Amino acid sequence: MDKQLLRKQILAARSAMDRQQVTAKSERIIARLTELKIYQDAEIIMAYLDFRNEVSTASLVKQALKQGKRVTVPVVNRQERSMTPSLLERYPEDLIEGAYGILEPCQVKPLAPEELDLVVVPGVAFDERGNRMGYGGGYYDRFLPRLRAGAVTIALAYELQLVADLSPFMGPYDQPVQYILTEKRLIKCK
Ligand SMILES: Nc1nc2c(c(=O)[nH]1)N(C=O)[C@@H](CNc1ccc(C(=O)N[C@@H](CCC(=O)O)C(=O)O)cc1)CN2
Ligand SMILES: Nc1ncnc2c1ncn2[C@@H]1O[C@H](COP(=O)(O)OP(=O)(O)OP(=O)(O)O)[C@@H](O)[C@H]1O
Repeated sequence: MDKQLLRKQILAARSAMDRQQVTAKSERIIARLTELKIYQDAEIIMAYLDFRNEVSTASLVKQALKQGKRVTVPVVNRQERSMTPSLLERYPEDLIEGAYGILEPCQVKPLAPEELDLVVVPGVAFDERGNRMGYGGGYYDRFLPRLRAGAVTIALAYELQLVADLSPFMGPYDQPVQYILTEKRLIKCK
């Protein structure tokens, strides 16, 4: 099977979930995330803002803000294919629709990638080694190498997004994640 076909199949399975399933699984995933020491220890996090049936991060962002963590979300530069972590102070008041229809802060308040303690990563497909396939923009592949060495990366995914082995599809730029959290389990990669 080729990469495009695999991406299409996983996206079809994810799209087939209804709102109730998305909400129920997402709530379980976020509840588990907030119990993890890597979350509790993190003072500055970057969370994606979900679109298209991704694991919903709404309750994560709300809780983190309430707990006094600094929350940043990606602001995309389509020309450069780059992302900037931008401080989000009020959810959802401070958000507007940005590139690809994904919500972004209406006013960009950039933080340096080195300041982040925890990065919550989206994706289309993963394997247990932490290999990740996204939408093909290479945004996280360009971004993750800019984190400081002590930063932690955790992907949120439904169990249906896990595949046996993505390594045949991985290239020189592809960045693995350290953890994958699903509605069933926490995977510590490599
Ligand atoms: N919630 C969320 N935010 C994110 C990401 C993500 O995966 N999820 N990204 C993670 O990287 C970046 C956005 N990456 C994206 C890359 C491509 C497409 C997209 O719509 N691609 C077209 C097909 C290709 C094309 O037109 O060039 C498509 O899927 O229809 C969307 C988002 C930054 N923010
Ligand atoms: N650091 C980089 N410098 C230059 N090109 C890069 C870099 N990282 C990735 N790319 C290129 O960008 C494209 C990304 O493709 P790939 O399918 O790996 O993205 P993806 O991981 O699925 O997407 P995303 O990270 O946006 O979710 C590839 O053509 C890759 O060669």
